[in-house]
Amino acid sequence: MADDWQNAMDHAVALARRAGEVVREALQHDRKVMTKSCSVDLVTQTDQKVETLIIQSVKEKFPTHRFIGEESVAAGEVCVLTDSPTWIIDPIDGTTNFVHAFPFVAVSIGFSVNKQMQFGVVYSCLEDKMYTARRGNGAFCNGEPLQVSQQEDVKQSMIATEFGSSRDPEVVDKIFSSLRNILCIPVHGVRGAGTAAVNMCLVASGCVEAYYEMGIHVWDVAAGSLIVSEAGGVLMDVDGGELDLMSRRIVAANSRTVAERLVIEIDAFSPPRDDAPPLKP
Ligand SMILES: O=P(O)(O)O[C@H]1[C@H](O)[C@@H](O)[C@H](O)[C@@H](O)[C@@H]1O
Ligand SMILES: [Mg+2]
Ligand SMILES: [Mg+2]
Repeated sequence: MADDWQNAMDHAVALARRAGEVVREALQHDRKVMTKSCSVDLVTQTDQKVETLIIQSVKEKFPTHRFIGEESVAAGEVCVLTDSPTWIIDPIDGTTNFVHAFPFVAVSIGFSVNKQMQFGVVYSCLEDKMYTARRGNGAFCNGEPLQVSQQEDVKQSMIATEFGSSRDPEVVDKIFSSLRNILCIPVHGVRGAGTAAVNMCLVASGCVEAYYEMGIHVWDVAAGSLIVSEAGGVLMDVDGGELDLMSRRIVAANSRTVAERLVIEIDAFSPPRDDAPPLKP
């Protein structure tokens, strides 16, 4: 079975590269912007085109595999992680960046078996950085091994986070109170690339000590979670418990020490789970 997963990973890398070409080409033209859950939750035809391209190609090669894809879920597909081999796809992570030509846009492809990530591929396509990780085999960027930062003093740390796409004032208050608490530890700085997947690759690369966010989805972080852990990092829930990929909350850090220190300062909230049954009309 191990070779099957390697074949699948090689295919994921090739597809991410092809998807990146589509994204770069689309940036040369006007981008028609549509919205999903609210006026700042953006989607474009390129998000949909890239997801279709990836899913169709995987279906031809691995007909028994299952999918969780951001735009398929938006179109009504269920979002349930089973034990079956499952491709977890964010065709464009950083759609708002893409719309504004802000230069961090990623294609994220994770692959899970028995609810455990087997490989993760994040292609930061405007930087031409291909991040990859296979369970037990380390994490790489363009073939070079990745290692998280060794800095365990949070006061000497840089932290990544995002504001997300909720504009519910209660949610925004929690995001700002967490940010305030963390800034005032004090940490060296707080940054955000505008894509969860790239933020996680920055943790894996040792450029920031940690990334946390509430409100993300499984497709934002599935691939990145393996890239972080294979680079020597740790993952946990924002309450310090075990990471649950469907919970829409994550802390990814270089060390347990930094992660646990951040958790004390995070004003946690629980968005509806990715696998929650749809609300009845
Ligand atoms: O661009 P997306 O695939 O929609 O992912 C975004 C997410 O929507 C947003 O809420 C997060 O703050 C970003 O970090 C994601 O990458
Ligand atoms: Mg995303
Ligand atoms: Mg997306």
